[in-house]
Amino acid sequence: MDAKTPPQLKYAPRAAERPSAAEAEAAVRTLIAYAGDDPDREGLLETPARVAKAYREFYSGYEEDPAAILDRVFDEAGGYDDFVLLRDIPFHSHCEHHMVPFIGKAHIAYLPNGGVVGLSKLARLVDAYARRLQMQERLTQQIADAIEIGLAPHGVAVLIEAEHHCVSMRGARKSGVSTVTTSFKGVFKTDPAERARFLQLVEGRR
Ligand SMILES: Nc1nc2c(ncn2[C@@H]2O[C@H](COP(=O)(O)OP(=O)(O)OP(=O)(O)O)[C@@H](O)[C@H]2O)c(=O)[nH]1
Ligand SMILES: [Zn+2]
Repeated sequence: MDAKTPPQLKYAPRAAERPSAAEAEAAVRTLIAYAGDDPDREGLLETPARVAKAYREFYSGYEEDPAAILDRVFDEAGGYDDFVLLRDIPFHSHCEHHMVPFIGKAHIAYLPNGGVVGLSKLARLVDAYARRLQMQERLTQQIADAIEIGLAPHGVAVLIEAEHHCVSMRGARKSGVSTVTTSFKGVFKTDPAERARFLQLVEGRR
């Protein structure tokens, strides 16, 4: 990656080359045995192939180009001059430390600078970054950066709340802990009233 590479792509490394499905399945067999079960028993015979296939779905974000998701901007928004907020965008990700799910919701607002983007594209953007090995902080930052670069809006606000299964199922074993991360850019960073209005709209309905 050189200095000209857009920041959102710097945040999106891909493996130079992937192992084959057969190699991935062999690795899953090893993990089944490591868990203490017999990969040759009938109920588990097809599991390595299923897991390898599921991996392509869990980690499909590596196939996505966030810049391409936001490249269609609608210029005709009828003079709309307030922020656009998508609340409660559900996502499933995997923590890069344990490869265990963290599951939650993203709330995204941006103040358009002329053009607006199709609403579904913001939800797709969340998945493009969530369906990778992630940290919640980085996921939050990447979404905000991609919107800032892709739409050049007057401001961006991203709030993510999630439960990390590596904290609930193992390790500390604390269920129901919600981790909240935020990224504010432009007016949401400089204007406390705009930030407060965003937070009120996100929080006020719980
Ligand atoms: N900051 C941050 N930490 C995370 C995230 N997902 C998982 N973690 C934490 O990453 C840390 C990894 O800590 P280590 O001490 O290297 O690993 P560990 O021995 O498995 O840690 P424990 O989970 O405390 O048992 C743990 O504290 C996890 O809770 C995330 O998205 N952001
Ligand atoms: Zn973890």
